[in-house]
Amino acid sequence: MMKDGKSIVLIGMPGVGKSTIGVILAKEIGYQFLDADLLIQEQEGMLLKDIIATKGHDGFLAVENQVNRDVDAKHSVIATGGSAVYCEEAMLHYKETCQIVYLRCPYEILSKRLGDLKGRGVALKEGQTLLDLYEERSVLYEKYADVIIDEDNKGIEETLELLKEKFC
Ligand SMILES: Nc1ncnc2c1ncn2[C@@H]1O[C@H](COP(=O)(O)OP(=O)(O)O)[C@@H](O)[C@H]1O
Ligand SMILES: O=C(O)C1=C[C@@H](OP(=O)(O)O)[C@@H](O)[C@H](O)C1
Ligand SMILES: [Mg+2]
Repeated sequence: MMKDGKSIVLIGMPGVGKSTIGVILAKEIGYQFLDADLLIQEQEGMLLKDIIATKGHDGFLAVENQVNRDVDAKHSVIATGGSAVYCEEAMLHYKETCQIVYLRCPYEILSKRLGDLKGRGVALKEGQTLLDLYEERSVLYEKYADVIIDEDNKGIEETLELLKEKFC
């Protein structure tokens, strides 16, 4: 187990593997795992895509901000949703209490990995493309990150090894 018990918060674009890699990392370092997307769905009693459809982009972000801001967990790996980086209050809370890790994946790899964006419930504004979103968010992910892990062409196992090297 890690020494100081600080939780690890994973941030990054949808499809970088925050949820997939986060749960394995938690198991391997003896931490709990929390997925903020699941906390949001549980609280709202709706799927993410339905929350976005009914409350709109800003309404969804308000819920995402509140849920992440209220997370109070030690010894945990926390997978956030890709849009958590727009939630300033939540990000400042994580910055003060946790280690924030940006899983950075090149756009070209990510765009192949992501299929139907709407089906995934990505919080896109009207007329925004995936590239627009990538460029807008990259700055924010870098701003909040304590650690950046570059995925490049790495597989899940290789990225996991890099994370464990940092935190064990
Ligand atoms: N090298 C890789 N690293 C991370 N995920 C990968 C990789 N190659 C393929 N994938 C797939 O990409 C998807 C990542 O999805 P997910 O974990 O839900 O991401 P996020 O939570 O960041 O949106 C999974 O289906 C995973 O199996
Ligand atoms: O990036 C986004 O706009 C979103 C990403 C999703 O989470 P993942 O990053 O885990 O896919 C989820 O929070 C929501 O559908 C919005
Ligand atoms: Mg996820």
